[in-house]
Amino acid sequence: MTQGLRVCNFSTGYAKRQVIDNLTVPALPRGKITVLLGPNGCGKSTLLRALAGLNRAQGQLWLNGEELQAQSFARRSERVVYLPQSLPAGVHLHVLESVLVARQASAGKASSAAEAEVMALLEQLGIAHLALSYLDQLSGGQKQLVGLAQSLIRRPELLLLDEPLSALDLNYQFHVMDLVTRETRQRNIVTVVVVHDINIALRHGEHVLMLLNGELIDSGEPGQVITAKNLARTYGVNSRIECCSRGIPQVFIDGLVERPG
Ligand SMILES: Nc1ncnc2c1ncn2[C@@H]1O[C@H](COP(=O)(O)OP(=O)(O)OP(=O)(O)O)[C@@H](O)[C@H]1O
Repeated sequence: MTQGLRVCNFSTGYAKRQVIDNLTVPALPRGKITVLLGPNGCGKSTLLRALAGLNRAQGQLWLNGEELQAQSFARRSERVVYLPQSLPAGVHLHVLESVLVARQASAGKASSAAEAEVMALLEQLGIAHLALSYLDQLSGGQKQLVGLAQSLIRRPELLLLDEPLSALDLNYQFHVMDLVTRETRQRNIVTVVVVHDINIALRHGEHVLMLLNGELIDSGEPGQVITAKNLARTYGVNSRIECCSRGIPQVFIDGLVERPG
Protein backbone atom coordinates (compact mmCIF):
# COMPACT_ATOMS: atom_id res chain seq x y z
CA MET A 1 0.00 0.00 0.00
CA THR A 2 1.41 3.41 -0.99
CA GLN A 3 1.67 5.72 1.99
CA GLY A 4 1.14 9.48 1.83
CA LEU A 5 -1.02 11.43 -0.60
CA ARG A 6 -1.04 10.69 -4.31
CA VAL A 7 -2.70 13.11 -6.73
CA CYS A 8 -3.22 11.87 -10.31
CA ASN A 9 -4.81 13.58 -13.33
CA PHE A 10 -6.62 15.89 -10.91
CA SER A 11 -8.77 18.76 -12.22
CA THR A 12 -10.87 21.30 -10.37
CA GLY A 13 -12.21 24.83 -10.66
CA TYR A 14 -15.44 26.80 -10.82
CA ALA A 15 -18.43 26.89 -13.15
CA LYS A 16 -16.77 29.31 -15.56
CA ARG A 17 -13.12 28.59 -14.90
CA GLN A 18 -10.98 25.44 -14.72
CA VAL A 19 -8.19 26.35 -12.28
CA ILE A 20 -6.31 23.05 -12.00
CA ASP A 21 -6.20 20.95 -15.16
CA ASN A 22 -4.92 17.37 -15.10
CA LEU A 23 -2.45 17.84 -12.23
CA THR A 24 -0.26 14.91 -11.23
CA VAL A 25 2.00 15.26 -8.21
CA PRO A 26 4.70 12.87 -6.97
CA ALA A 27 3.55 11.35 -3.63
CA LEU A 28 3.43 13.74 -0.68
CA PRO A 29 5.17 12.07 2.28
CA ARG A 30 3.72 11.21 5.70
CA GLY A 31 5.37 12.67 8.80
CA LYS A 32 6.69 15.72 6.95
CA ILE A 33 5.46 19.23 6.24
CA THR A 34 4.82 19.92 2.57
CA VAL A 35 4.84 23.64 1.78
CA LEU A 36 2.68 24.75 -1.16
CA LEU A 37 4.09 27.84 -2.88
CA GLY A 38 2.87 29.95 -5.78
CA PRO A 39 1.77 33.46 -6.70
CA ASN A 40 -1.62 35.01 -5.90
CA GLY A 41 -4.44 33.42 -7.84
CA CYS A 42 -2.41 30.40 -9.07
CA GLY A 43 -4.87 27.93 -7.48
CA LYS A 44 -3.45 26.99 -4.07
CA SER A 45 -6.70 27.43 -2.09
CA THR A 46 -8.76 25.92 -4.89
CA LEU A 47 -6.52 22.84 -4.85
CA LEU A 48 -6.65 22.45 -1.05
CA ARG A 49 -10.43 22.85 -1.00
CA ALA A 50 -10.77 20.22 -3.73
CA LEU A 51 -8.47 17.82 -1.85
CA ALA A 52 -10.80 18.22 1.14
CA GLY A 53 -13.85 17.48 -1.04
CA LEU A 54 -15.18 21.06 -0.75
CA ASN A 55 -14.81 21.88 -4.48
CA ARG A 56 -15.95 19.58 -7.26
CA ALA A 57 -13.07 17.69 -8.86
CA GLN A 58 -12.17 14.91 -11.28
CA GLY A 59 -9.21 12.57 -11.09
CA GLN A 60 -7.71 10.26 -8.50
CA LEU A 61 -6.58 10.91 -4.94
CA TRP A 62 -5.13 8.18 -2.76
CA LEU A 63 -4.50 8.80 0.91
CA ASN A 64 -2.43 6.02 2.47
CA GLY A 65 -3.61 3.66 -0.25
CA GLU A 66 -7.37 4.43 -0.04
CA GLU A 67 -9.15 6.27 -2.86
CA LEU A 68 -10.54 9.48 -1.33
CA GLN A 69 -12.86 10.40 -4.19
CA ALA A 70 -14.77 7.13 -3.71
CA GLN A 71 -15.44 7.78 0.00
CA SER A 72 -18.53 9.44 1.47
CA PHE A 73 -18.21 13.10 2.44
CA ALA A 74 -18.61 12.13 6.12
CA ARG A 75 -15.76 9.59 5.96
CA ARG A 76 -13.60 11.99 3.97
CA SER A 77 -14.10 14.82 6.46
CA GLU A 78 -12.94 12.52 9.26
CA ARG A 79 -9.71 11.85 7.36
CA VAL A 80 -9.07 15.27 5.81
CA VAL A 81 -9.23 18.66 7.53
CA TYR A 82 -8.97 21.97 5.68
CA LEU A 83 -8.27 25.17 7.63
CA PRO A 84 -9.35 28.16 5.50
CA GLN A 85 -7.56 31.50 5.43
CA SER A 86 -10.08 32.95 7.88
CA LEU A 87 -12.68 31.49 10.26
CA PRO A 88 -16.34 32.06 9.40
CA ALA A 89 -17.68 35.24 11.03
CA GLY A 90 -20.71 35.44 13.33
CA VAL A 91 -20.11 32.23 15.33
CA HIS A 92 -21.10 33.07 18.92
CA LEU A 93 -19.12 30.42 20.79
CA HIS A 94 -16.22 30.81 23.13
CA VAL A 95 -12.86 29.34 22.23
CA LEU A 96 -13.14 26.22 24.41
CA GLU A 97 -16.66 25.41 23.11
CA SER A 98 -15.61 25.91 19.49
CA VAL A 99 -12.66 23.50 19.80
CA LEU A 100 -14.83 20.97 21.68
CA VAL A 101 -17.38 21.12 18.85
CA ALA A 102 -14.59 20.49 16.33
CA ARG A 103 -13.38 17.54 18.44
CA GLN A 104 -16.87 16.03 18.55
CA ALA A 105 -16.85 15.82 14.76
CA SER A 106 -14.22 13.08 14.95
CA ALA A 107 -13.93 11.85 18.54
CA GLY A 108 -17.44 11.80 20.00
CA LYS A 109 -19.15 13.50 22.90
CA ALA A 110 -17.73 16.23 25.14
CA SER A 111 -16.50 14.97 28.52
CA SER A 112 -14.13 16.16 31.20
CA ALA A 113 -11.33 14.20 29.45
CA ALA A 114 -12.16 15.94 26.18
CA GLU A 115 -12.08 19.32 27.92
CA ALA A 116 -8.67 18.51 29.41
CA GLU A 117 -7.38 17.47 25.98
CA VAL A 118 -8.60 20.75 24.46
CA MET A 119 -7.10 22.80 27.29
CA ALA A 120 -3.73 21.04 26.83
CA LEU A 121 -3.77 21.91 23.13
CA LEU A 122 -4.72 25.55 23.83
CA GLU A 123 -1.83 25.62 26.32
CA GLN A 124 0.57 24.30 23.65
CA LEU A 125 -0.61 27.03 21.29
CA GLY A 126 -0.20 29.69 23.99
CA ILE A 127 -3.90 30.64 24.02
CA ALA A 128 -5.23 28.84 27.14
CA HIS A 129 -5.92 32.28 28.69
CA LEU A 130 -8.46 32.88 25.87
CA ALA A 131 -10.47 29.68 26.55
CA LEU A 132 -13.55 31.58 27.74
CA SER A 133 -13.27 34.48 25.27
CA TYR A 134 -15.78 34.71 22.44
CA LEU A 135 -14.49 34.09 18.90
CA ASP A 136 -15.89 37.38 17.60
CA GLN A 137 -13.89 39.27 20.24
CA LEU A 138 -10.48 37.90 19.24
CA SER A 139 -7.75 39.53 17.16
CA GLY A 140 -6.97 38.18 13.68
CA GLY A 141 -3.90 36.28 14.91
CA GLN A 142 -5.75 34.85 17.92
CA LYS A 143 -8.54 33.61 15.61
CA GLN A 144 -5.92 31.96 13.41
CA LEU A 145 -4.52 30.08 16.42
CA VAL A 146 -8.02 28.93 17.41
CA GLY A 147 -8.57 27.69 13.84
CA LEU A 148 -5.38 25.68 14.14
CA ALA A 149 -6.55 24.20 17.46
CA GLN A 150 -9.88 23.24 15.83
CA SER A 151 -7.98 21.50 13.02
CA LEU A 152 -5.41 19.67 15.15
CA ILE A 153 -7.97 18.40 17.68
CA ARG A 154 -9.75 16.50 14.89
CA ARG A 155 -6.65 14.33 14.35
CA PRO A 156 -6.91 14.03 10.55
CA GLU A 157 -4.67 11.86 8.35
CA LEU A 158 -4.36 14.80 5.92
CA LEU A 159 -4.09 18.33 7.36
CA LEU A 160 -4.46 21.21 4.89
CA LEU A 161 -3.53 24.64 6.28
CA ASP A 162 -4.24 27.64 4.05
CA GLU A 163 -1.91 30.52 5.02
CA PRO A 164 -2.06 29.73 8.76
CA LEU A 165 0.68 32.28 9.53
CA SER A 166 -0.70 35.31 7.67
CA ALA A 167 -1.88 37.17 10.80
CA LEU A 168 0.79 35.90 13.23
CA ASP A 169 3.71 37.83 14.67
CA LEU A 170 7.29 36.62 14.17
CA ASN A 171 7.39 34.67 17.42
CA TYR A 172 4.12 32.86 16.71
CA GLN A 173 5.12 32.08 13.11
CA PHE A 174 8.07 30.07 14.42
CA HIS A 175 6.13 28.60 17.31
CA VAL A 176 3.30 27.39 15.05
CA MET A 177 5.62 25.93 12.41
CA ASP A 178 7.57 24.09 15.13
CA LEU A 179 4.35 22.76 16.68
CA VAL A 180 2.88 21.66 13.34
CA THR A 181 6.19 19.99 12.40
CA ARG A 182 6.24 18.09 15.70
CA GLU A 183 2.58 17.01 15.48
CA THR A 184 2.99 15.97 11.84
CA ARG A 185 5.97 13.78 12.77
CA GLN A 186 4.42 12.28 15.93
CA ARG A 187 1.06 11.53 14.29
CA ASN A 188 2.74 10.46 11.01
CA ILE A 189 0.23 12.46 8.97
CA VAL A 190 0.45 14.31 5.65
CA THR A 191 0.44 18.08 6.24
CA VAL A 192 0.25 20.68 3.46
CA VAL A 193 0.80 24.32 4.41
CA VAL A 194 0.38 27.33 2.11
CA VAL A 195 2.81 30.15 2.93
CA HIS A 196 3.93 33.26 1.07
CA ASP A 197 7.11 33.85 3.08
CA ILE A 198 9.78 32.09 1.07
CA ASN A 199 12.24 32.03 3.99
CA ILE A 200 9.67 30.27 6.19
CA ALA A 201 9.21 27.75 3.37
CA LEU A 202 12.96 27.21 3.09
CA ARG A 203 13.46 26.88 6.81
CA HIS A 204 10.40 24.86 7.89
CA GLY A 205 9.33 23.02 4.73
CA GLU A 206 10.50 19.42 4.44
CA HIS A 207 8.96 18.97 1.02
CA VAL A 208 7.90 21.75 -1.38
CA LEU A 209 5.39 22.03 -4.23
CA MET A 210 5.60 25.08 -6.49
CA LEU A 211 2.51 25.97 -8.56
CA LEU A 212 2.07 28.47 -11.38
CA ASN A 213 -1.25 28.97 -13.21
CA GLY A 214 -2.54 25.72 -11.74
CA GLU A 215 0.47 23.73 -13.01
CA LEU A 216 3.19 22.05 -11.02
CA ILE A 217 6.49 23.81 -11.73
CA ASP A 218 8.63 21.72 -9.38
CA SER A 219 8.46 19.50 -6.30
CA GLY A 220 10.95 17.97 -3.90
CA GLU A 221 13.29 19.04 -1.12
CA PRO A 222 13.23 22.78 -0.30
CA GLY A 223 16.82 23.34 -1.44
CA GLN A 224 16.08 21.76 -4.82
CA VAL A 225 12.81 23.62 -5.47
CA ILE A 226 13.48 27.06 -3.95
CA THR A 227 16.10 28.16 -6.45
CA ALA A 228 16.78 31.52 -8.09
CA LYS A 229 15.65 30.03 -11.41
CA ASN A 230 12.30 28.79 -10.08
CA LEU A 231 11.67 32.05 -8.16
CA ALA A 232 12.31 34.07 -11.33
CA ARG A 233 9.92 31.89 -13.32
CA THR A 234 7.19 31.67 -10.71
CA TYR A 235 7.25 35.08 -9.03
CA GLY A 236 9.19 37.20 -11.55
CA VAL A 237 11.88 38.20 -9.03
CA ASN A 238 15.66 38.16 -9.13
CA SER A 239 17.03 36.50 -6.01
CA ARG A 240 20.09 35.06 -4.31
CA ILE A 241 20.14 32.17 -1.84
CA GLU A 242 22.99 32.51 0.63
CA CYS A 243 23.82 30.94 3.96
CA CYS A 244 23.84 33.28 6.98
CA SER A 245 26.65 33.18 9.58
CA ARG A 246 24.82 30.28 11.30
CA GLY A 247 24.78 28.26 8.08
CA ILE A 248 21.00 28.66 7.50
CA PRO A 249 20.06 29.34 3.83
CA GLN A 250 18.21 32.64 3.27
CA VAL A 251 16.58 34.09 0.17
CA PHE A 252 17.41 37.70 -0.71
CA ILE A 253 15.23 39.42 -3.30
CA ASP A 254 17.21 41.86 -5.45
CA GLY A 255 14.36 43.14 -7.61
CA LEU A 256 11.95 42.25 -10.37
CA VAL A 257 12.92 40.35 -13.47
CA GLU A 258 12.90 42.79 -16.37
CA ARG A 259 10.33 41.81 -18.96
CA PRO A 260 11.20 42.47 -22.60
CA GLY A 261 9.41 45.42 -24.22
N1 LIG B 1 -15.52 31.02 -5.76
C1 LIG B 1 -14.85 31.28 -6.89
N2 LIG B 1 -15.52 31.39 -8.07
C2 LIG B 1 -14.87 31.63 -9.23
N3 LIG B 1 -13.53 31.80 -9.33
C3 LIG B 1 -12.83 31.70 -8.18
C4 LIG B 1 -13.44 31.45 -6.92
N4 LIG B 1 -12.47 31.41 -5.96
C5 LIG B 1 -11.31 31.63 -6.61
N5 LIG B 1 -11.52 31.81 -7.94
C6 LIG B 1 -10.49 32.06 -8.97
O1 LIG B 1 -9.66 30.89 -9.03
C7 LIG B 1 -8.32 31.26 -9.23
C8 LIG B 1 -7.45 30.63 -8.14
O2 LIG B 1 -7.83 31.19 -6.88
P1 LIG B 1 -7.20 30.65 -5.52
O3 LIG B 1 -7.96 31.32 -4.42
O4 LIG B 1 -7.16 29.18 -5.55
O5 LIG B 1 -5.72 31.23 -5.62
P2 LIG B 1 -4.55 31.20 -4.55
O6 LIG B 1 -3.35 30.62 -5.23
O7 LIG B 1 -5.00 30.55 -3.29
O8 LIG B 1 -4.32 32.76 -4.32
P3 LIG B 1 -3.86 33.65 -3.05
O9 LIG B 1 -2.39 33.40 -2.85
O10 LIG B 1 -4.12 35.05 -3.53
O11 LIG B 1 -4.73 33.26 -1.86
C9 LIG B 1 -8.26 32.80 -9.22
O12 LIG B 1 -8.19 33.26 -10.54
C10 LIG B 1 -9.58 33.20 -8.59
O13 LIG B 1 -10.04 34.41 -9.14
